[in-house]
Amino acid sequence: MSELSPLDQLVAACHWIGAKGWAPATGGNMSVREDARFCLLSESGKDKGSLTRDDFIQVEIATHRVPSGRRPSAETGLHTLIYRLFPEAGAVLHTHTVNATVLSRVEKGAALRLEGYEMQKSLAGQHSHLACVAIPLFDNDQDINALARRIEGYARDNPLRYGFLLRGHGLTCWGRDVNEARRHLEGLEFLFECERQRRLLEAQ
Ligand SMILES: CSCCC(=O)C(=O)COP(=O)(O)O
Ligand SMILES: [Zn+2]
Repeated sequence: MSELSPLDQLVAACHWIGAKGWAPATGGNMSVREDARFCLLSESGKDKGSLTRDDFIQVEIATHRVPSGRRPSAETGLHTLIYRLFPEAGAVLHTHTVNATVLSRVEKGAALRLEGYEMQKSLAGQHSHLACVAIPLFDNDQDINALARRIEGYARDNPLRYGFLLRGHGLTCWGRDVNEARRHLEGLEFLFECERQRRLLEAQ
């Protein structure tokens, strides 16, 4: 059986995300790296759960130039930031889940700290529930280029792995390839659900 191309893997990931209800009402966006210079990004405003190969638009990573003139995601600047910061990143997934949206508002600090969970080991390089995984949390901004500059500034002085949360908005995560990005998304979303339940129960 022939292996799926990275774009076909991304299309399958989008359908999986849609079926999970993690990209409601056209929310979310997804991309895959083509090479050092270009990535393929989902078209803005589409239902991300029913995308096809034709709904992905080539974007130049360094400049955001779109050779086709079509309109990629409004959050293109966050995807290209990840590809610029991390040459090893091969795919970026952005979702709007209830857990990420609510927890990112309830947590007032600069990061959501996850510790004590075996499922932290779903994240590359994590080997123990005893470690603390801090997912940085940034205030949302409708000016995506300003938001990308803020995140870039943070990444200059702080570790940035797996993903980040945008307050009241959602999660952007990535991996070496589509499979790893999917695993990080599923693992983080599981951890967010646990953390939401823990906070609810412990508050009683
Ligand atoms: C109703 S979703 C609001 C925009 C957003 O946050 C998002 O993820 C989708 O934007 P896109 O331009 O990629 O469709
Ligand atoms: Zn979004």
